[in-house]
Amino acid sequence: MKKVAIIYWSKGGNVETLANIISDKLEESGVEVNLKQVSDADISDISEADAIALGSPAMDENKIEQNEMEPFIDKLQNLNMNKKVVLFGSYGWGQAGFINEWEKRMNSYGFNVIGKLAIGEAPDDEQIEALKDLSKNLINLE
Ligand SMILES: Cc1cc2nc3c(=O)[nH]c(=O)nc-3n(C[C@H](O)[C@H](O)[C@H](O)COP(=O)(O)O)c2cc1C
Repeated sequence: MKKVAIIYWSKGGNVETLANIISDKLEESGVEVNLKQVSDADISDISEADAIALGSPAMDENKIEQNEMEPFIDKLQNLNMNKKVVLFGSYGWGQAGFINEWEKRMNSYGFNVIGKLAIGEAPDDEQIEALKDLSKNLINLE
């Protein structure tokens, strides 16, 4: 069975909603999901997974969350894990730029970012479908 780790940071619940949508979609497709807040996660969650999804809001002047998500992502440097990654996030007044920066960074760490989606606050129906499509790409389902 394929295993996907979904690691996220969320305070207000918007990113958590996105994480749960991805988790539900993968589970209904028969994938083993390891869903964790980043404060409970460590590198083994990443190394044990076949593919990963990472989620953060835009915080601190349009960056990924800086106190917990940033140090976790920093630890992924130099691991050279060529795993498929989906990035997802939510922003308030900024734009989706933080996720483009995050994508460049993950690719420079050797990961293979196959999709990303940043949503203004909470998702609408169309964005929920787009997120489900991204999730399927993580495990190559039809
Ligand atoms: C302390 C704080 C800082 C924030 N900084 C930004 C920011 O720099 N740019 C932005 O677009 N949104 C910013 N936001 C808005 C959040 O990205 C947005 O509300 C997001 O949906 C929060 O995700 P969550 O509900 O999962 O915590 C900030 C929100 C908070 C509470």
